[in-house]
Amino acid sequence: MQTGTALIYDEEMTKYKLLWVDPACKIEVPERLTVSHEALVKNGLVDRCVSVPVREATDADILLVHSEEYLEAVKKTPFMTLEDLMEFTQQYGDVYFHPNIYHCAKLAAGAALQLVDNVMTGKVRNGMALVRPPGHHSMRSAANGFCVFNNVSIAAQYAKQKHGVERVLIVDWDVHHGQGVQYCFEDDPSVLYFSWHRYEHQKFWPQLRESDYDCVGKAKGAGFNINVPWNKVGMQNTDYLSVFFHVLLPVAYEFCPDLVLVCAGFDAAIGDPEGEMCATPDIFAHLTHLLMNLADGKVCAVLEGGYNLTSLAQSVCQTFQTLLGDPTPLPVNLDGPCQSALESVHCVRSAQKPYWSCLKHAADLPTFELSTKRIKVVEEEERTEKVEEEKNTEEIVWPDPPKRVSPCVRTAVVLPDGVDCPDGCKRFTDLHPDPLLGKKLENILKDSNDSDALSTLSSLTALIEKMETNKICNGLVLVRDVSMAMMCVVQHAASLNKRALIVCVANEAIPIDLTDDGKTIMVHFSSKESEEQKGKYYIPVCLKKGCSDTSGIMQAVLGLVLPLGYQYNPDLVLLVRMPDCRISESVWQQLIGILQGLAQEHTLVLMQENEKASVTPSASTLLGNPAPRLGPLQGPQSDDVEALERLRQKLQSDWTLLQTTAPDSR
Ligand SMILES: NCCCNCCCCCS
Ligand SMILES: [Zn+2]
Repeated sequence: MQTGTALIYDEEMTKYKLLWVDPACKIEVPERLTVSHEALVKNGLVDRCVSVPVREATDADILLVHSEEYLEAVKKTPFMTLEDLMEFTQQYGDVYFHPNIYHCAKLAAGAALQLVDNVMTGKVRNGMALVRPPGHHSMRSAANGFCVFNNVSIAAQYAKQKHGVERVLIVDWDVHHGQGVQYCFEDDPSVLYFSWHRYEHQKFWPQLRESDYDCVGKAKGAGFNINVPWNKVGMQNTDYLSVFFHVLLPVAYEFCPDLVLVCAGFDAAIGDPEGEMCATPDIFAHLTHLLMNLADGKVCAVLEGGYNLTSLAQSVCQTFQTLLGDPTPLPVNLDGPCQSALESVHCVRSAQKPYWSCLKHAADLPTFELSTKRIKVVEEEERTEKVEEEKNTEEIVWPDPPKRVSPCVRTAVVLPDGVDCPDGCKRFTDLHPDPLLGKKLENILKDSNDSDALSTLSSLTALIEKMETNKICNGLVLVRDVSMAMMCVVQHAASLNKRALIVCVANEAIPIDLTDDGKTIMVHFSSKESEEQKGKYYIPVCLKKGCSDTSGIMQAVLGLVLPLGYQYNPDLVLLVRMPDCRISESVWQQLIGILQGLAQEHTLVLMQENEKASVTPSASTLLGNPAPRLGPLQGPQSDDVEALERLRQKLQSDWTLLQTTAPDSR
């Protein structure tokens, strides 16, 4: 299994800067790269990465996206006088040239290509290139927004041409709309471009009508361009996650890319003068994690924006730590998305509805949107270029991101004799069994002197304690009686006063009574509608075709289990596979991989001892290897979707991150 995270950085790219006064460009400084790299060094992350050298993009590489006349024009800039450079710069917007910027722009694009080469040839699993000038605003024949060559667009074309990649997903989490990328691929169904961006109803730079949610791509590319406008500033972690759960991830899994490229701009983080958002740097640990089970883990991030040197450095470190496989930090105190974010999610989902089967049941455009569409056209004439006022975002403070320590044992296993311990795992037995355990579990144990049941259960409870004290990251346990073991875990977690999220895949009802204290939440996948109500912390997800229904499970995992799980914020995730369920191995692995974003990756997988064939694949994902791709997903069954929507309607007043539509409050 491929491992290794590439870091691509060269200090040569710090050797250009603004040589004259221009308030619009003064934030794009060389220190952006130096503080990022220094933070990686300070946190010991450089040594953990595979350092890959930059290279200059060739003319042929650059001409994959840009015109010859543009390239020829830029080629002249190294020999220009200061006056010539200023005059040359005038023809473009919000960008500056410098005698060395052409060289650096070739290195920035070449760095992205080096990253693609190393990931596609399997030298590394994933990686990030720290580059400047950024790229996502530059267009075929124009520099723009600090960008000279469109690094990520060139990388996407290069991946298709040189490595035969058929489907590329570009995730642009930068706070600006990468219009250059949109223009490059808007009629290309092999490249799915997703961007969120500060928009404020077209009042924010670059003030383009085509950045709005209804610009979905053209001709064959219709549906392969996704714009999520932020119409207010101050968006928080929960708003970003809401868009991943309810827009990006369902579509990304349906698209099933061979490669994921990230326009990794960190001006979407708190403190940035451009974005003026409130999402904290640790959010990028989660955004990165949520992409890492796509494309067999082939994720290439390329730096775009990020202008607050403190949040930029922290965000870069958070991203690298996740690429390296470190446990994600706890997603604390997530309330629901704000009204404006909810409206954007609602509008995007309805605009994309005709193109994606995972959205075919999405709500139609809210009525207020239909009426205001005309009003906005009227405002167009009134729109005036807002005067550049100094943003005093330098004073904004936020807590340091939490330490993310990898436990010395990543995956512990409790297996019956005769079942080999998978490579990389550590067999676990309880060295100090609790003599009173039989007593404590008598309500669960049918036969309290069943010694090997007792020894398995004592290993199980001891394993949970090792996870809670962060000595072990996650675990895999095979037992004879899965239901009994599950109840033992529930009882033990509650006795430790730990919150447990249980995701149980089965094919019929399971004998469990959840306490109503909210200590435990259970999501139960099955093929039968469970008649009796088992309290608000028991959530039955009914799939007509049962757990063999890949798209049904994925629809529920992405749109219900993830938002619920992130908002519940458990200390432990218990993944239970009942003997008779017919879940496919790769879906099971996706479930394990995706849910590791919760509880600092303290995931406990519980299966029946005859599931020997599933030990290695389950352990592989617990060890941090990407779950296998599921292939392009078909649409889920309509009645399953309707059942899921009824469930969402019922739960979303308690779990507001489940919302996907804005109440028609206008
Ligand atoms: N307040 C300065 C206006 C800057 N406008 C261009 C921003 C380009 C960002 C590239 S990520
Ligand atoms: Zn930006």
